[in-house]
Amino acid sequence: MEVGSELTMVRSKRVVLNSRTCPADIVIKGGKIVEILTDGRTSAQTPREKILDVGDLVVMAGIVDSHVHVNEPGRTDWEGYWTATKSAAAGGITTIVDMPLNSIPPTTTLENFQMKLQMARGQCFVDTAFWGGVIPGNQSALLPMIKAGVPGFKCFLIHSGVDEFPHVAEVDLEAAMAELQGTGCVLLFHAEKELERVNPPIHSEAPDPRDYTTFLNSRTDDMELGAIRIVIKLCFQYKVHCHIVHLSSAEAVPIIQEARKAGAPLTVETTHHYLSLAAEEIPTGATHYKCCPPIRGRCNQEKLWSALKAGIIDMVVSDHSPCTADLKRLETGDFMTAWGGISSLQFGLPLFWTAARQRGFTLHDTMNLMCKNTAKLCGIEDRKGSLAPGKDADLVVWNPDKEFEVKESIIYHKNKLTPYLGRRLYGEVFITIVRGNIVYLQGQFPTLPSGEHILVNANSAT
Ligand SMILES: NC(=O)NC(NC(N)=O)C(=O)[O-]
Ligand SMILES: [Zn+2]
Ligand SMILES: [Zn+2]
Repeated sequence: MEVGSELTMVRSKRVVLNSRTCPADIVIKGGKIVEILTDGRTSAQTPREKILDVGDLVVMAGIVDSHVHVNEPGRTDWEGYWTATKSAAAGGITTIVDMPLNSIPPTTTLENFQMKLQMARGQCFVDTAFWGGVIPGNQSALLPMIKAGVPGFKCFLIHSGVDEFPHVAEVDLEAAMAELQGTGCVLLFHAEKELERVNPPIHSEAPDPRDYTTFLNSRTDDMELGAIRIVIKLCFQYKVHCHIVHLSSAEAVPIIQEARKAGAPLTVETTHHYLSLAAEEIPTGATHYKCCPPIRGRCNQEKLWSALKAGIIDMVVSDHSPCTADLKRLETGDFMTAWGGISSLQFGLPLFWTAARQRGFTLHDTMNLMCKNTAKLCGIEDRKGSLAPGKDADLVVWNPDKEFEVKESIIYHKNKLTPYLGRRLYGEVFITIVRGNIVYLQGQFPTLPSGEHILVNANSAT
């Protein structure tokens, strides 16, 4: 079977289905799954030359990473579609959803969105969808962007890190949420807010900016809690689906749980960084670990895992937020002025699995947390996120028991500076298939990017 042509069947002894993991033949036609044959049933009419038999490698729905900052146009040297989607393909990620910021211009108007689409077309190795952005005063741009195909919007309750994407106050959110009512769209929140410090800590001398705790103490749990209380209030008030991105503080879990029990249309994600890294292990000056909200302590991390296990946290994403190496200020190690954002898109699946497998999570849980629930968040669950007839033939073929080392030579995203360099992870990805085509095969990229990977709304790809 020559690589790069559309497959007609993928066979494995370990296919992760909705209810079990078992031997199965996944029959593919026109980029869609047409049937999944289990219990020894076989399909006679499948042309033999395009059958991919992967033995006992695991076949799972392709990962849907709904939190990826591709900074093109405008900051393509931070990350662009070519390198971001190439690293996604190498990581078993078959769909990314691009955040509306750090590109210039940000995705805050219809024309800016259309410019983004133009830049992305022909550069994407995997399917790519796009979030719009809510900033002060752009409420009239929201419905036109929904019509043009964004599944929802992102906003910040604190400075976003880039001036061209200002954060919102409650009055701006009231205007935006009034526009979103009844659209079925989701509003994503970077939920941290500046708090009036009643008695600011008086330091005999300024704390050392190279010391990670200096940064950690500047982004406290109550900054997340304060922001999340606002999200919950507005969520009940407007009955718009609200989604808390990259939850770091486990102190917020009880109020999130209580709001959901009371019927708030509220979902929440955490990221691989908060599940795999802990404040205690971050060396002085190691600013490549800086992200906002910050990576907190081990005890907090264990509480996030418990919330994940309990289904209070719905999904796990990368929040891939790279920049050029100089902005990480490694030469000074100053956490307070370094860029906040971690580069890690390609390694989400092994990062999660390496820690999850020790905590009793199954392959099935992994599919729910990294594929199914993220697909649902961005309104593409009818096409992606699990294996079933009628869905896109988006598959990742991987070995959960194979350990490998994160080496610079295998990193495809622009900024190779990641806290995970040198780390040994379980869960090597071997093959990634998007709509029946092999886009990654053990270090090779057999099919070049194409325009049809642009997903501008749930039921079409241009
Ligand atoms: N402008 C950003 O990329 N910000 C991101 N930065 C992080 N997470 O440190 C984010 O998701 O807030
Ligand atoms: Zn954020
Ligand atoms: Zn982000």
